[in-house]
Amino acid sequence: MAVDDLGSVSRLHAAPLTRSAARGGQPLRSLADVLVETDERLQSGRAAGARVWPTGFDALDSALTGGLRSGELVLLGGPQGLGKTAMALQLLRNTVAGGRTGVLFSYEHDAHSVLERLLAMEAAEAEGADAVTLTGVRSLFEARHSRANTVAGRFADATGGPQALAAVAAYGERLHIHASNGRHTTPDIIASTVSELSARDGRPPLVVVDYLQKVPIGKEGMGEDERIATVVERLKDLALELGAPVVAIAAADKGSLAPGKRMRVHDLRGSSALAYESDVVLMLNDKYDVVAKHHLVYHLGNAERFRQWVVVSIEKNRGGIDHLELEFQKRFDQGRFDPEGRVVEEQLIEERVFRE
Ligand SMILES: Nc1ncnc2c1ncn2[C@@H]1O[C@H](COP(=O)(O)OP(=O)(O)OP(=O)(O)O)[C@@H](O)[C@H]1O
Repeated sequence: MAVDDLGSVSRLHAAPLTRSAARGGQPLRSLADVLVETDERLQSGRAAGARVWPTGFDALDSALTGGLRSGELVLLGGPQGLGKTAMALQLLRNTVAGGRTGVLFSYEHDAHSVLERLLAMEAAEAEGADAVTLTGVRSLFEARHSRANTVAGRFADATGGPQALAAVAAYGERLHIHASNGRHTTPDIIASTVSELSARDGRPPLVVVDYLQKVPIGKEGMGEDERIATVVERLKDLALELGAPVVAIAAADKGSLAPGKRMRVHDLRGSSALAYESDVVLMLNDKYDVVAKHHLVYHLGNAERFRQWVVVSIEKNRGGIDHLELEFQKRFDQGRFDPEGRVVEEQLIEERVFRE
C-alpha cells in the first residue's frame, strides 16, 4: 500500500475504526489496534513515529537523521576529562532552550556547579570568545568582598553575564537537577522521579544520568558487571516507558585509561551489557590520541591543532548509520563544545602507536 493511500486509515473501511479491548499501553495488542492508534495520532496533529529530539550539535544531528529518538538509550563514553559531562549538559541545555523539559541525575557535580557551567555556556552563546569564562563565573560567585550581593549585581558588568542570566531564567523552570548519590539513587528512584516530573509537566523530559556506573541497585552481593547490566536494562526500560531518550554517561575501565589509546565501547565498565542494551553509542576521544601518525609526522603544527578537538565516534546507531567519526572543537574554558562540528577528514587508528 502506498503511503499516500494511508491519508486516513478510516477511508479503507466501511465502518469507522474502533479499538478492540487492547488499548495503548497494554503489552499485548493487535497490529490493527496499533494502526488505529497511529491514525488517531495523525488526525489529532501529533507525530506518529518516534519523536526526534535534536541534540543541537549540527554534525551529530545530521548523522543521526535529526537527533535522538524517544525510547532510545544513548551512551556517552570516553576517557576522564574529555568533556562527557560538558557535552551532556550542553545537550540538556539545547533541549530545554528549544522548549522541551529535561532532568539531570547528577552523581558527580552539585547543582550550583551545574548552574555555573550553564551560565558560562550561555555567556559564550551570547558573546562568543569575549564572554566571561567558567573560571570567571566561579570567581563572580566566590568573591567575598564584592559590593553586589545579588546574582544580577555580580553579573551586571561581566561580558555576556546579563544575557546568560536571562537565558537561564527563561528555561530554568524546565531544567531539573537531581542531587543523586551512589548509595540511594537507584533506578527505582530515577524512574519515580521522572514519572512525577512527566505527570507534572504533561510531557516527558530528556533524562541524563551522570554517570551510569554510579547508579546503585540496592541489592547485596551483586558483582559489578551484573549490577551495571541491571542498571542498563532498567534505563532502557525507562526510555521506552517514558517515550523520551535517556542519555547515560559511561566511565571507562581503569585498565583502558592508558595514554595514547583509543577508547572503544568495549573498554567501558560492564561493556557487554552496555553495548547490547543501548541504541546509540557515542565514544569521545582526544583527536591527538587517535589520529594516524602520518598526520603528525609530516605536519608538526597539527599536534597542537588536534589537541583542540574531540572525536565523537558513533560506534552504534540502531536506527541509522554508524561507524561515523565526527569532531567538535573544545571550548572547555566556556564549559562547552563548539556546537557545529564536522566529519573527521584525517585517517584515525585503532590504537595510537606514535607518541612524541
Ligand atoms: N574553568 C575551566 N577552564 C578550563 N577547562 C576546564 C575548566 N573546568 C573544567 N575544565 C576542563 O573541562 C574538561 C571537561 O570537563 P567534564 O567534566 O565535562 O569532563 P568529563 O569527561 O565529564 O570528565 P570526568 O570523567 O572527570 O567527569 C576537563 O578536562 C576539565 O579539566
